[in-house]
Amino acid sequence: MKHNLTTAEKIHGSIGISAPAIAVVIALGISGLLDPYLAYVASLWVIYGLLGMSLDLVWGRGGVLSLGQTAFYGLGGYFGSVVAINFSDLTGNSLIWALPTGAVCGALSAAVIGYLIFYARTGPLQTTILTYTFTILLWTLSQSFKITIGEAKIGGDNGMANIPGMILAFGKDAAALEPNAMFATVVVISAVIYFAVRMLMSGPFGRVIDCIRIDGEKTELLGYDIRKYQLQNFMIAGAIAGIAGALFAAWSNYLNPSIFSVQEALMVPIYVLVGGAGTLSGAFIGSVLIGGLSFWLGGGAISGQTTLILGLVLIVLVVFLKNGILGALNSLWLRFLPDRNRAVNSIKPVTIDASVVENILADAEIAAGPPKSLETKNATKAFGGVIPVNNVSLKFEPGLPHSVIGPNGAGKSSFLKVCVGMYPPDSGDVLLGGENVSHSPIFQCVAKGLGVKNQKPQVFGELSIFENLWTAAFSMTRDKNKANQIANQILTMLGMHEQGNVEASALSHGQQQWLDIGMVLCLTPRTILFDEPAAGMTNEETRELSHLVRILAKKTTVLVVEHDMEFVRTLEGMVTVLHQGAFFAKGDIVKLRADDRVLDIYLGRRAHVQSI
Ligand SMILES: Nc1ncnc2c1ncn2[C@@H]1O[C@H](COP(=O)(O)OP(=O)(O)OP(=O)(O)O)[C@@H](O)[C@H]1O
Repeated sequence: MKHNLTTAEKIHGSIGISAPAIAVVIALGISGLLDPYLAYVASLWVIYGLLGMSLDLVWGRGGVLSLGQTAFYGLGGYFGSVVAINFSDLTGNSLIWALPTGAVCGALSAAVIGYLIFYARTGPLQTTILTYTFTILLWTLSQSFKITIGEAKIGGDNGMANIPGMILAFGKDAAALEPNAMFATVVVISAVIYFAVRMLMSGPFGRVIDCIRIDGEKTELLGYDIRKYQLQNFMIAGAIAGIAGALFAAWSNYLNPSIFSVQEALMVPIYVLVGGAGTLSGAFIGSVLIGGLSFWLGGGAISGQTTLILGLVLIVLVVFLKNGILGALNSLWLRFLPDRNRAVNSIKPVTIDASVVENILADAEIAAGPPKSLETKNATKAFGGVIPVNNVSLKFEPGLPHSVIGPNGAGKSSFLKVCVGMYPPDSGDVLLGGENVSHSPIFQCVAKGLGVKNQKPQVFGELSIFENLWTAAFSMTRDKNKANQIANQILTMLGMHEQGNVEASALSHGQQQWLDIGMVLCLTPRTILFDEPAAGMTNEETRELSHLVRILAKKTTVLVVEHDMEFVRTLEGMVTVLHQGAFFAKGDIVKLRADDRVLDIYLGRRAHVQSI
């Protein structure tokens, strides 16, 4: 998914994977040498690191601050222990019962909470409050919850005792691991989970989760079912928290409701912040650092001041290292690498090569079928007293570009949003290729062949230009190599082949417009909607854009919402005028220019008319 990396960048990338591997080898190497008590305590730091990493998945990567990770952790711990208490005797080994149960329990409880959060589209603050409330609810309930399940006794405030320790061996004589072996086991389990998660998050799944964090709406406009991805990510994180909970229960042989407490819940984001959000391994650094520091302070090095000093250290770390320890190290390292965004200065002007676009269109036709018409039948959308789309019936077909014009506030953008599914119509229908998509979610409309570019350029600023294009292409092909091929083709057409690794945020407004248009083309759409695509472009760029739209319109349905009359004129297509949300007139631009009624509503006075 990376585009022509330099050697220095390759080394930088490989440190990201080799450093955690070295840390694991060192941890295993010293596991037998540690003082048993330190090994016992350090096992807990690693378990907390695993819990922190689960939060980093949903927060650092997914952009959702959940205070519910300890809820999934606690539930995983309780249920994993109930199963382990009842079934460990059958096998000797306790972990094969506790860990899968903890994972399933964490994932299922995360599925319930995640469904509420993502499918009800709660905002970020509500999400944090909801997850926090869920944890507090469990804390309260668990204090008076008493039940006996087989041999397991959940005793409310008194907790649950007799939880089997970490037993790896099988058979009747299998015994719980000693602290040093327990530390090594926890390290191995956490490392396996960490590297598996890392692999997942460095592939397409992680890329989509990153895109959702940066701009959820755009990710959906690329055809990704963002709620499904968010829910899956939340469930994976819930499963990991559940495993961490089951490990914790086996570590302590005892659980009580304090596992759901506020203090526990608030420590997890601190591990992530200290280590570096979004890094996955940062949570382990945070938990080991905080755990190690409190161990050292509590051990009498600076007696009496432990909490105060720990608190101060945390404040200093969080305030001065905004991106955490790993984030700071990464920034330091990047200073020694050549600035990859410098190449932005040598981007060539876009030159549309008709034969390249025609090839792309021919490939698109093979992959995605013939172009599709777009039709609205009596479509209406109101916001209170404002009716930006009022009983509009229009049909757009391939052959010539279609433009929708009208004065400010005429409802052009709203009409486009109704067509895309961003504003589901209150009444009337939207048909794509004859199929009713009035109430289809945006991602489904895109999957059915709609490509949309909104008024403001929407690019994923933290990703490279190539990654932006690749993500769009992958949405349709679901094939990494094919996506590479399409993204490279469009990259070259945009004159950005040498700049594939430049971050999209480094591009100028006009260049971002082009990148956004390129992303739409990567979707191989059968119907294209552009909202003011020429905004922010130079005259030369606008000319190339007009050229592109005319070529596209021969083989696809293209609808352009525009303010710029000169640009509309160059498109040489059909023009529809909207006024106060309703259809007003239709024809070619020459005819409309001669229509006094249009000029009156569009320009207000005739003096202006002659100037266009
Ligand atoms: N989500 C919304 N909630 C409330 N009112 C809205 C919403 N979206 C659009 N409107 C209103 O609908 C009317 C039409 O807006 P719209 O942006 O569609 O017009 P436009 O023709 O695209 O205007 P412009 O050329 O200035 O972009 C405006 O009065 C706007 O305030």
